[in-house]
Amino acid sequence: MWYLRGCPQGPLKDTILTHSDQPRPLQSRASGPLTGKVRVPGDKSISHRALILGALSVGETRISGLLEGEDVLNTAKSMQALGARVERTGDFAWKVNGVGVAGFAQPKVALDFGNSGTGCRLVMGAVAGCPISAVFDGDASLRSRPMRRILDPLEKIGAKVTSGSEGGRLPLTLQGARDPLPITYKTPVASAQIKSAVLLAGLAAPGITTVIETEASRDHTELMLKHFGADVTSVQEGQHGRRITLVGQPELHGANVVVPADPSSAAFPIVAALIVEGSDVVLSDVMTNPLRTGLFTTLREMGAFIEESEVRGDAGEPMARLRVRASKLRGVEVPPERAPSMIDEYLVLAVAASFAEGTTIMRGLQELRVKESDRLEATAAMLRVNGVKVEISGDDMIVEGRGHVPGSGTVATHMDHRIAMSALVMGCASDQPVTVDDTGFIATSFPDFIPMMRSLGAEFS
Ligand SMILES: O=C(O)C1=C[C@@H](OP(=O)(O)O)[C@@H](O)[C@H](O)C1
Ligand SMILES: C=C(OP(=O)(O)O)C(=O)O
Repeated sequence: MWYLRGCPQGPLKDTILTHSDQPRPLQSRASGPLTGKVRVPGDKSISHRALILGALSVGETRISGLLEGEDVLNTAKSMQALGARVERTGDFAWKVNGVGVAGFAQPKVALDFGNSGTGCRLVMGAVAGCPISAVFDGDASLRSRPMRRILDPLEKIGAKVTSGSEGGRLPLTLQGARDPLPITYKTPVASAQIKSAVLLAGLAAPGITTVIETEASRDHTELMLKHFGADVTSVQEGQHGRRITLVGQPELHGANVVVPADPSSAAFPIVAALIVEGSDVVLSDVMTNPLRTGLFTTLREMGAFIEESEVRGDAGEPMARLRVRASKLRGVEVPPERAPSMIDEYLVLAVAASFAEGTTIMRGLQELRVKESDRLEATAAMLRVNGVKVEISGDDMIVEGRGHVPGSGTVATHMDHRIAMSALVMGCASDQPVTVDDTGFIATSFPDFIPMMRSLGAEFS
């Protein structure tokens, strides 16, 4: 496993990531109230996209507030391997000098995305429109995740998988299209990664590339493409869906990107503040794009005090200051159509549901099975081992909240950062401490999670 050892300034070097195979267990125990003001790291989805679009642009892109987590650093390294110049200019400040649409060079090394589905799948899209071939690889978790969902539309555009493992899994070699075709593609599942891969490949195709989704997924790629100068339109399709069209072969121009704080990371201190008695926590600059805020909607329905102020926006992405106070929560039913707007947050929602009074039913969670781990099973196991009654019925998860959690369990993280952080949040308020077998993967998305939670008063040992 790779973990961060601090990012030096200057051109990106291989030494940024250091190898360690030692699991790092940690125990979390009930503390006094959590209080204070924090800014969680930059949004992971926007950070990946800023690097990729910067690399596909002509001229210079300046990014501030980039998430310096392993997933994003692997994307930065891949952009460098594909010919862009990527440089760290200060804390969370990065500069990219791009090669232009379809301008990627043949990489001399395999592109290793570590634990990151987003980095791998979006870069596959970007490579699919270039006449080069690249080897894509990742860690054991990423090697187990489905890639056919990305390769199918990319093959329609003209890319070829020239070698790969069974079922289109990593490692694989992707040969980009010499003459990429514009396609119309209906995504088989609500997935911003599939949509984004098609749009990034479509940049190189002459004519109009269209993506139709029956349930809207996060729209950061569309918003950022516009910010870099592409002609993208998005209209409603059916009750919950969207039809996105992109005019191919634009000249993208380097742009400035301010990365707001990641709502998926904010979810952890937010739930911790809600369940630890007497807590009062403020989070600044949290991105509040409505396609990402299903958790906040759900927690408010459960009775959570989450107050928004200082609402503002940058490049189409809204953000706000959130004040969260400890709240008495009650069980609710979460409808399946809300899933895309909170797909990474169900794990920590299940923790909140365990501390609520009454039953919480979360419906339509099939996509959780193909994340860093099988998150349906891993979440249920995390709750069970800590004395919470939970049931999986088809694609639904049903949690029996009893207002408190016994704790004392050891949680298996399965190479999944969000399992590790959710379990540590659970231990912040459980009757007995909760142990996590390996916290190392937290560095993929929230490298400072442990010190930041400690700064609010959480007790980890
Ligand atoms: O596009 C993105 O940045 C992401 C999309 C989601 O995945 P899917 O597209 O597979 O739903 C999400 O789970 C992931 O953490 C980030
Ligand atoms: C699913 C996630 O990321 P990715 O798909 O990029 O690995 C996540 O961060 O929860």
